Amino acid sequence: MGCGASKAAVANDPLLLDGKGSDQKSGNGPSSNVFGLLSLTRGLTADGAITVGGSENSAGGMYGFDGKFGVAGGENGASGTGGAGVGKFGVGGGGKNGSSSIQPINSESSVKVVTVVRPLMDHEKGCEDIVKILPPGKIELPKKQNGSGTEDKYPFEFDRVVRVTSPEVSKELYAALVLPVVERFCQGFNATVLAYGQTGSGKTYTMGTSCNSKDVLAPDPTGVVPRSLKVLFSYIQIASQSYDITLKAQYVEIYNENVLDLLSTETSGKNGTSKLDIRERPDGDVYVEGACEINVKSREEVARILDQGNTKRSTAAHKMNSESSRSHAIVTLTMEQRAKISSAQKIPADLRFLRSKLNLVDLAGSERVKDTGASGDRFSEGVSINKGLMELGNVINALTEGKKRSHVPYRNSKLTRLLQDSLGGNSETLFVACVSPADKNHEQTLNTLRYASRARAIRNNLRLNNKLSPEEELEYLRTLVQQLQSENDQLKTRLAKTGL
Ligand SMILES: Nc1ncnc2c1ncn2[C@@H]1O[C@H](COP(=O)(O)OP(=O)(O)OP(=O)(O)O)[C@@H](O)[C@H]1O
Repeated sequence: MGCGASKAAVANDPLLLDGKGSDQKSGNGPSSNVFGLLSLTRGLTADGAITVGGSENSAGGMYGFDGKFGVAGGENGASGTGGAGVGKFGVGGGGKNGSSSIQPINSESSVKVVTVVRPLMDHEKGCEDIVKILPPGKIELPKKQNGSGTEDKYPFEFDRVVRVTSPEVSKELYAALVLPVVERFCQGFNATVLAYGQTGSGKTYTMGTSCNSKDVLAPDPTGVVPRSLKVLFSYIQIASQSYDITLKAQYVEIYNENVLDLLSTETSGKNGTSKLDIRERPDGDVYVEGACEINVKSREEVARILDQGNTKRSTAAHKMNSESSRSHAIVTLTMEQRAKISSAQKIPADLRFLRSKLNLVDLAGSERVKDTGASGDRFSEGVSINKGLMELGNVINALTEGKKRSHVPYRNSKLTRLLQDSLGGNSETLFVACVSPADKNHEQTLNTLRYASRARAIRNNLRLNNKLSPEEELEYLRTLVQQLQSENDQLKTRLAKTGL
């Protein structure tokens, strides 16, 4: 199969940051502390507002490259993800008094959920905005006039609820919730951001999946994918001082229960894509067999790949969205970080090799097929979309019913199989529930909030992916020994010259 690989260009993204938040106290400035770099991209003020660009106390990070290590803590460090109103903090810990012990994390992590409420759109003119947001993280929907429930409202609580009324708000949302997920990815953990919601509720807008190169490369991009890429390449630029890093991108869609490669240059199949199978590696990692994985070295390269994939993605107009995604789209970035021989001695053995995967998922919208006015192909697409989402719901139910059900039906659909790690597996996962505020969408909004509420009860088992295969380990150690021998020889020669 041909892949649309393009020539590598050297990463040259300006850093996002102004350096204001560097850890001056410990002497670990941004250039010496890669995770500190990530921490600098945000700081929360006491009232919960977010300032992008760093905060006084946000430095730290998992470890620095000057040989001093600090993990999960520090003066104001926190290893958790961003909540509102907790004051300024850094992520990844470390900082002023970093400890000397490294504890790779194998921990339980709950799925985080943010609800994004978009504005009323033109086609909702005359509708009432029925969504009530109560900070922090609470949202209420009224009971429908003719509803049969006994409550007069339906209350929900999430990690955060945001009305995305401007690009500024979406940037804040990104800084508070998406950035911690990207940080996890950089630290060697699997991570997922997944957008769910009714058709036309703003999933593609929030994810930025359909953005073109220009949007991705904008100095201040909006959307989860473009912003993640910006931070990621800033991280890579710094971390490359100590690690050899390879980043690969893959872009697939699940359309009518078929997995299609949006980066394939094949010309057969639907839109020039052939059907692929999902397989599982012995370590439990689920992957798409034969999908193009393209080495990328800059945001420009990823932008080109997204452009290429988006021209193939299945979209179509229907009554509720003029450009509706008819498939689930999954952008997957896989990163391998190997400590450079020159830095290996300064980096704990557990962190010399890191392999991680970031899934950015824009699901097709749940829909009541009659509301979309669909017929023919559009109708069967709608049926298939709803079936995939129903299976996703079944997986979520099974995972949150605890011990009552031991079988989780991941294999009932391609979507759930591919998201096996993200839900109940080895991944830091952010579930983005997108909703419309319009009264006419009451039932769908309620369904989305119920779905999201159940997803929030899922517990994932996060573990650092730092294991080399025995062959890789041997190869690495061989190179290390060679390097040390050569350094030793050089020192001996120098000593001999000085006559000591
Ligand atoms: N926060 C927002 N601010 C302004 N416009 C928005 C916002 N969110 C969504 N929109 C607009 O609403 C429309 C529908 O959004 P979008 O295509 O992202 O929905 P979707 O959930 O991906 O739909 P589908 O499931 O049908 O693909 C688009 O025109 C989009 O530009």
